[in-house]
Amino acid sequence: MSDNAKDFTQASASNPSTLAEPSSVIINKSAHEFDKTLFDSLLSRRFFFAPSFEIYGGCAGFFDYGPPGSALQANILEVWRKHFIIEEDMLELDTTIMTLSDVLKTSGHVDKFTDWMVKDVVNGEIFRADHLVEAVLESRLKGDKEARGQAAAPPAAEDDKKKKKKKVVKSTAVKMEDSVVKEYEFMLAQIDNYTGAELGEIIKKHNIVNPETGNQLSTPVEFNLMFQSEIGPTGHVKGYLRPETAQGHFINFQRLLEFNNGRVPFASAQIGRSFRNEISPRQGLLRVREFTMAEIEHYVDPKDKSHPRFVDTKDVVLQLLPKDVQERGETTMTNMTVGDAVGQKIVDNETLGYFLGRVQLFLEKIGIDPKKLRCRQHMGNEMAHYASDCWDFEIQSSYGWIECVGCADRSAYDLTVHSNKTKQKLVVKENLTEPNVYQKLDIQLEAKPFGMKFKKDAKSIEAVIRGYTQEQLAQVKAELEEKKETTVKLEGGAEHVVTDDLIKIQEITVSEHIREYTPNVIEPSFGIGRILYSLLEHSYWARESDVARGVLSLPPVVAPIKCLIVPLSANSDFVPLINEICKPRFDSMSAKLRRAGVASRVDASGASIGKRYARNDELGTPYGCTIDFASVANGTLTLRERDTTDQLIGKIEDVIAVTVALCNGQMEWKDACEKLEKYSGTQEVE
Ligand SMILES: Nc1ncnc2c1ncn2[C@@H]1O[C@H](COP(=O)(O)OP(=O)(O)OP(=O)(O)O)[C@@H](O)[C@H]1O
Repeated sequence: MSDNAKDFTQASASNPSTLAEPSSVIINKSAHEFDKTLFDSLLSRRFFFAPSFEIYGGCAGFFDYGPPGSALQANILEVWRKHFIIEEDMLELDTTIMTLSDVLKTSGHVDKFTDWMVKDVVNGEIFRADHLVEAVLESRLKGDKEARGQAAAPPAAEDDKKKKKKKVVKSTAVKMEDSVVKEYEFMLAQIDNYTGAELGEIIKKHNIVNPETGNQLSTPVEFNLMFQSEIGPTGHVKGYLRPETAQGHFINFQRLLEFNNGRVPFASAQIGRSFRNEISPRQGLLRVREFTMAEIEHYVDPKDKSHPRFVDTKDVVLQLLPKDVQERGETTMTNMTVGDAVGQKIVDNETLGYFLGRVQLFLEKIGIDPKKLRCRQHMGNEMAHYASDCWDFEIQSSYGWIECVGCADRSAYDLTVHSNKTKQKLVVKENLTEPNVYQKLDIQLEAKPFGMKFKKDAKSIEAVIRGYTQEQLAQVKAELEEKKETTVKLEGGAEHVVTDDLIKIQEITVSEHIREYTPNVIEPSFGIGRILYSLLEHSYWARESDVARGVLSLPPVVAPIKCLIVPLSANSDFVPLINEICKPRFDSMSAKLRRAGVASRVDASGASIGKRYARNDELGTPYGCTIDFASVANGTLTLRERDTTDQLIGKIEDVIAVTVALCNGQMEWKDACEKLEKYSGTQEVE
């Protein structure tokens, strides 16, 4: 337990009156600076989450969620399901985590899902290349600022997304040339944009070494982030733990399309675990090796990326950081509506814009502070191998700006590669009202002599020829006219000469009544752990009276427990009423709350009432119902609001009704004040 945590426990145990507060206090959530040590201590003490395998010494990059963390995650996911799957009528999936290697080879992950790593050439210590370069450049800039007598920006206010991945490197006050400072700032603004070779050049040019040992570093090499496994006992079938849920959607596309009666646009959605063998996991839940993702794949006609519900999000305001701004080495953000961003072509199309708006609304709904939320466009090299435009929702926390939701236009990449590999059609068929008439080059093979000439290779050669694009066919036609033959290359490298008596390429007129096309895919991809952690930071503050009295102002919709039921004390007068209200009977108050979907918890422990409230403030419980002497005498309950500590009083049934309405978002506290009487006692002091 940290010293701060000890202070907290001792203070509250020895002096409950330190927890007393008059009701109707004016809350000042920024009375204290964010204290990361106290915050971490709260999360650990209340078991929001903890390192996995802790009693075995732990293993970096794995975390277990405790009761409040699990409930918070489940509630975030419930809001996510309602906001996206239910409201937008998406098709939900639950596909396997273990994925056949062929699938991930085809998608490009086996070859390209990599990060660059460098090694200390003496002791073998491994670093993620971009993170290390970033950390060293930042520390040198900080040293330069110190040498110039300019204070470095305080961590939480740092307007620099780069801080997120920083390995802490100590700075030394050394003044640099102005031109070098400019160059460093430029490199930092586009650190995500560098290839491995470019990172290697920066390391050499700027003499970047292992900050701890001063040893030289190797040239960057690629490290694949997937966990490999074998399926079955023979070891012949290879598999990987999926690094994203997306491929499970794509390989089921044809079934999904049929389920949707062959109509596009539509979306599939999936919540599930993903695995990435990160080079250096760090920063708690932000970079882990196993995490929950929630992904949407929205299939759309590439010729028409309008969205029927665009009007619903066009007025949503986003804080944008477009790529051209970053490529100039700047981080200035612009507030703009979705409608304007799409209208000015800053965001590529309506469907992508629509989802940016929906994601913003979702994050605000669960309690993310919109001032600490921005939408950053990917730069050229930074973009995933499949994406044609990509925006990240980044949330600011004490670690800087962290990507929490990626929104990519994956074009037709995935469906095309899976279709090419499996020879299964992953296409939409659209009946045309007017036939589409056009000219195209057509292949005619003389089947019998062709088969006799090429024997066992005939099928493979034909497959290559039939796979040619129109441009390739035009070339083959010209070759046949000029040389009377063409050479066909098979996948393994073997070459075969096909003469013009076996193949003819002719222009024909086609009249199509059905249009076949591969849809494009717009993908919002959510990392639930990163969102959950950022939300906890945004919700945390300490009471003005005592920095150690932490509160999590989680909105009721996601709070792990919505309502605390507490008897004022262990006084025996309360026992019959407690039994009536709290016993697990069908008609008890707690059962009624639970049936109304309000997770409640009874705390009849011997701790003082102030201490029990404080404990639940730390858990983010928004409301408390107290059984006191008035309850015994008049059948009333007092209702406490977590942030203000304001209390209202009313008949038990009325208080239950108000609590349910508050927790289900049908009522706000100001409306509750009109339904119930103001309570003016000082119940928090026993
Ligand atoms: N190692 C991780 N730990 C926790 N969440 C992660 C991790 N990697 C990705 N995510 C989450 O999954 C989402 C979608 O994954 P995506 O592939 O777009 O991330 P990424 O661009 O690889 O992230 P980063 O650049 O931070 O490694 C991210 O927005 C993030 O919220």
